[in-house]
Amino acid sequence: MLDFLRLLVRVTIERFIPRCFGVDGEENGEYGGRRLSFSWFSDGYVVVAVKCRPLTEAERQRSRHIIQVTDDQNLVILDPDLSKDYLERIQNRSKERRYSFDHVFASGCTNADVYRNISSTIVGVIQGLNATVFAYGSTGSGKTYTMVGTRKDPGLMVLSFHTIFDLIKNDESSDIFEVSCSYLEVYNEVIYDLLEKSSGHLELREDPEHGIVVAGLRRIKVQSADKILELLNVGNSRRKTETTEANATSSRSHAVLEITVKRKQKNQYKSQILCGKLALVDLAGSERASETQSGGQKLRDGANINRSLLALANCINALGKQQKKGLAYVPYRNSKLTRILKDGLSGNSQTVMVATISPADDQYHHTVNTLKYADRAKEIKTHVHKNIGTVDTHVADYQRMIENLQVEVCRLRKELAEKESQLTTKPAEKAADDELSWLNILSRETSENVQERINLQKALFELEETNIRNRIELQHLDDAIAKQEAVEKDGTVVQALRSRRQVILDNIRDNDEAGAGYKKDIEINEKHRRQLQNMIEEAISNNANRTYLHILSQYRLLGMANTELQFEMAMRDQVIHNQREALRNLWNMLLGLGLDQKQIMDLAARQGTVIEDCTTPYANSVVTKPSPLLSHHRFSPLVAYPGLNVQPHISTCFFQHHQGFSSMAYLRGQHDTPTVCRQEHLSSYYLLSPSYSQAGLSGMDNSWAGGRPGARFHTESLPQEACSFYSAMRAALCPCGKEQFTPTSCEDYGQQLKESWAVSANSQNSWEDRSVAVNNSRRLHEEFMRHGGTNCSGYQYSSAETKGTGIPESRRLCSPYGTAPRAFDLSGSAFICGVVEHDLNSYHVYRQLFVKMQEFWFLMVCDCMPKFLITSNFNLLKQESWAVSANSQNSWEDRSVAVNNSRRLHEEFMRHGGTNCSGYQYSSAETKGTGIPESRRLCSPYGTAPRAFDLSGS
Ligand SMILES: Nc1ncnc2c1ncn2[C@@H]1O[C@H](COP(=O)(O)OP(=O)(O)OP(=O)(O)O)[C@@H](O)[C@H]1O
Repeated sequence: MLDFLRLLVRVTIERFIPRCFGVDGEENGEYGGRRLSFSWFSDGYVVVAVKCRPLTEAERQRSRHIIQVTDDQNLVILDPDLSKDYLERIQNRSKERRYSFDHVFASGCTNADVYRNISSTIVGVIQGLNATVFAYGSTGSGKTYTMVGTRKDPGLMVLSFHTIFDLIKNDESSDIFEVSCSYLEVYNEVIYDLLEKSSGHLELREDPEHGIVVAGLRRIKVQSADKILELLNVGNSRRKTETTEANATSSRSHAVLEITVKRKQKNQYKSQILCGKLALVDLAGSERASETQSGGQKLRDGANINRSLLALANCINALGKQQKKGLAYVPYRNSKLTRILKDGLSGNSQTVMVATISPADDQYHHTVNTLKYADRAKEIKTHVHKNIGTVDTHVADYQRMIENLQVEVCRLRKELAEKESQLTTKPAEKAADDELSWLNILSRETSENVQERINLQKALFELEETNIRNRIELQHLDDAIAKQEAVEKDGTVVQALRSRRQVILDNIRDNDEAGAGYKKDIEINEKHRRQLQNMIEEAISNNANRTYLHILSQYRLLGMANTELQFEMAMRDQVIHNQREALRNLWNMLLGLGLDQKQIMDLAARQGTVIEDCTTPYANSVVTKPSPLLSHHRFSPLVAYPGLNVQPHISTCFFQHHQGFSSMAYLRGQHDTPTVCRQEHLSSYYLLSPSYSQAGLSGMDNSWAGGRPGARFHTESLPQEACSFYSAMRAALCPCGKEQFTPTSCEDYGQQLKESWAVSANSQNSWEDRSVAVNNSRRLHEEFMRHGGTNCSGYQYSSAETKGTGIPESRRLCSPYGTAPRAFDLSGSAFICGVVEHDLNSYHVYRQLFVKMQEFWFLMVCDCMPKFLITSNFNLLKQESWAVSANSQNSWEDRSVAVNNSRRLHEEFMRHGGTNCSGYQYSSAETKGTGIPESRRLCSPYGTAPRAFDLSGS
């Protein structure tokens, strides 16, 4: 029995002392080395309050109020679309959402109402506790109003420091208080001191004593609330604000007012200092560039604001996930804001998040976004400690250690006495009971230990996987940079690629660091497990009921082992799933290269390699879902883009790939909450894939030049096919339907596409209808080819004669090429049209994703990159259609006789909506007055009044 008690003392000391004194416990990592100690612990959740502002005067004219606060903890956001009928509503197609929070405040509530409910958090500051209050919401939702307020309705900042000074004034102890305050802003990822007239850039430092500090930040001692108010006003006048479409005085920076309260108190050993900190944060609003209608500097601000907010959102996500699923990497380092807020988000702080929302129906998406994050923030746990410093903290620590040990020794002595008395009364039974309960303690400990290790391994696994993908992207980026450097003049894309590369490098470094930390934790965990196992064995060997206890302990240990095995199985499943994905992508790649399944199998057989049937991975990919235990939505790094050059059944794979990518992003946004920023690079990886570049496209060019045009690049069916795939995919991806995005730019592209197609069609007509050779036809042909347009596939002269070329009549273009006129296959431009159409569809998907991802402020990735993609291919189209135009023009301009069906030509031309008619001139000389530059003049013989067409439309 005494052995048992000795063990108990040992376990208690090992477990208890580190927790109290930061010797080797979980607090050590966070606060190790700091001369602060904690004698008061409390684990709590972030308190989330939602505040709805009233409709503004302007909104009242145009918007509907769609927020219903049902009680002080619940609200409903109504579907902004009034046109939905009853059936749609009951079929759950309504966008109405319900949410619950710690506190909900309707439009009629004042800042004082909000403050009344959260003031308990502030009270702790004078007792040495940290507190953070931050307002989070979209632009114009009322963050500044809530934090700063007005004279009539003072905000939370003002109310808080009044409380602090009132509490100090009414304190009855003999303690001495010292209050100081600092006020900073983070603008464009740079920190400025708002209490300095012309503050330079300030840097963040990891201080071993105080954690993250802003070096050089001014901290002013204050004696009254009025003084802080004065400083607040001065600081606010220096804060960067702008007039945007969304808000007349929009804050462009994140502002952090920090009030520190030091309380010197005396106790029997030493002079003790409690140090409480209150951080009051007014964030800048998240916004869409399109909404603020801002450009230049404002746009850059927006991007940086969004970057910080994205980082904040990612931290909230990761922290929420940490609560639900165990450990997860929290990317605090991704922005200055999150590093500053680190303690407030998950560390030593009682935290209140005030989510501000607008009630206007046109703000529905922003409101749902804000509420979604607020909802996630409810899951975040904080660990609050009293911050106690002393004049000589080392001595104080030891004193406190002795005090606590004395208390502990007393308690154990008491327990020992109790146990001894129990032993004397019922020796045999009691011993067995005690041993049993001791074993229970140990097995519970072991179980916790196993769970901890599973979490650590899981986190490590996630990090390693992410870094594999990061490294692959890095490689792709390096390739892309090298390629782009060779062709780009102004270097903007290279610059963008380089900064992306830096982000990836940072991510890799962060992940490696975090991974090393996890590995260390795993070692510690393993050591602890061995200790526990020894204790169990010792306990068993010391007991008379040895066999029974042995079996019992074995049974429990086997239970643990089982859990571990299950986890390992899940890991393996995951790896197998990933490999199958990779295999499937390899198949796609091979098939995309033009080899068919049989050829590949034969090739493999000749090499003596057995490879899995390409149909198997598809089938398996359905079966081998990622394990629910590791419910990540994984994405294999091996991606092929067979593009348009695929057999119909292969395109399934192709689109599956897109779906894989998209659904991942979508699912992540909707259901799962992994660390989003860790994987955001996938989209740029997609865009930068070499097989999707211009070179990739010319590769495809070759394949259709090789005798099978039409079959693969049917002008209309291909885009339609692509469209139908995509629309099906879109439908699957976005339950909210089409109305969620406004693809103005897509429509523009669509219009241009049609236009250039019109030119092609007309060129073709004109050439086809011609019956005389034109002198400069050689130049025409050379020009045509130089523009990389199309292939020549025959030497036929008239439409009838080109029949044998295999080019469908609708796409045949006969040019009078010296004595041997050729038929040009215009499907080249059709092909490019197809590519653009296809890219338009990609763009639609990206827009969809953009809407989804904007919930995560993926502005940079989703707004810029798809445009880059479209633009590059669109340039190709422009070039091609321009080539056609240039040629058309030459041929027409050089003509000297009217062609019979010129009326049809013009009508066709106009029917295709192509271009404007701007004159009634016949020859090139006569069109001079039309204002159309000669290089773009096209004179068509239109009856007796020929016209000049401006081809610049295309
Ligand atoms: N509770 C409220 N009562 C009355 N008016 C309010 C309230 N909340 C906000 N407003 C008004 O709404 C407008 C926008 O508020 P505010 O500037 O606080 O938004 P914000 O979220 O800080 O915006 P940004 O992110 O652009 O800085 C202001 O005109 C403000 O006066």
